[in-house]
Amino acid sequence: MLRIAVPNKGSLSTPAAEMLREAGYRQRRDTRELVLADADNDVEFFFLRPRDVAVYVGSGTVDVGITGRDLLLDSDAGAIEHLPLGFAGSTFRFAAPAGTVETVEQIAGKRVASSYTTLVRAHLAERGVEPAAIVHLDGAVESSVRLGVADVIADVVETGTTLKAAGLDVFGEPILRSEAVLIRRSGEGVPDGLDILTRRLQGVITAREYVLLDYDVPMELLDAAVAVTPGFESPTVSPLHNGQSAAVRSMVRRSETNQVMDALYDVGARGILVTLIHASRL
Ligand SMILES: Nc1ncnc2c1ncn2[C@@H]1O[C@H](COP(=O)(O)OP(=O)(O)OP(=O)(O)O)[C@@H](O)[C@H]1O
Ligand SMILES: O=P(O)(O)OC[C@H]1O[C@H](OP(=O)(O)OP(=O)(O)O)[C@H](O)[C@@H]1O
Ligand SMILES: [Mg+2]
Repeated sequence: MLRIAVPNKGSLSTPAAEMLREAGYRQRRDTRELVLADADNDVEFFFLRPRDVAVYVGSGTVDVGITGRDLLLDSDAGAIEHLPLGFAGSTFRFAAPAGTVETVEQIAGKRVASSYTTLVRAHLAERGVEPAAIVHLDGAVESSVRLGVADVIADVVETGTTLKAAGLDVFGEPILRSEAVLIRRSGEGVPDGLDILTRRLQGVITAREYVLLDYDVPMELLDAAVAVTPGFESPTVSPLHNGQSAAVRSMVRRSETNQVMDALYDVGARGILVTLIHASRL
């Protein structure tokens, strides 16, 4: 039975449970449940703090887990990224009051607050920058400058709303780009059952990222239309009964749907229809 660690709280917990449910797994009904066996799918879920997931996976007490790339890198656990999951995207960045600190080099001699101190220490050491102190805080890091325990922060930024409210501006390049990831123990063979979990999650990711596009196009314009929608391997082309046109079906990136439909229309395709994909195995 594959043992899977899943965040029990925080930003990752609801979207992780949704993805697993879409992938056909049972999920808990009560947020206080700590363990859930899904015998039909031969897996067992352990609901753990997101920061602890990498620790359990690294120690081998669970086989795989869902966490954030930033949390994995901050953990120093013996675990590696197996599959990026495409949700909970964020950047991890330095910020300071406008006009005070504008480059990473200027952090030298300053106090940096973060919940990800291992990551920050490694990042600054790589660049040869020596801060006065690295202050570990559990959360609400944005308040630390105003409250006088730090001069600079390093924190998760998604929309930037929290930083703005605290009067802080980002500076320097992002320390990293994070998202939810499936992790497994490093240096070990791949645990039994991970191939099925991976295919199922990949299936959900594809269903979320792509749509199916159907259209009709006169035979003489078929090559031009297919060039717009090359699909993964090659689109399906079926002759229409009138003998003069073809029906084409292809997968298209959801984010590009409207540009592709405009381009197809310009080429001469008509009857362009978009269908959401419910599930997939590629
Ligand atoms: N606003 C956000 N947008 C996207 N991802 C986020 C956001 N806030 C936190 N994360 C991600 O969530 C993970 C952090 O887990 P954590 O449990 O700290 O979430 P949280 O929402 O901060 O929960 P808590 O309420 O316990 O602080 C990291 O991978 C981080 O990148
Ligand atoms: O750029 P934004 O869209 O504003 O999102 C980023 C904020 O979200 C998270 O905070 P959270 O709500 O988890 O609080 P915390 O700092 O106590 O963890 C993160 O730590 C940032 O503070
Ligand atoms: Mg948080």
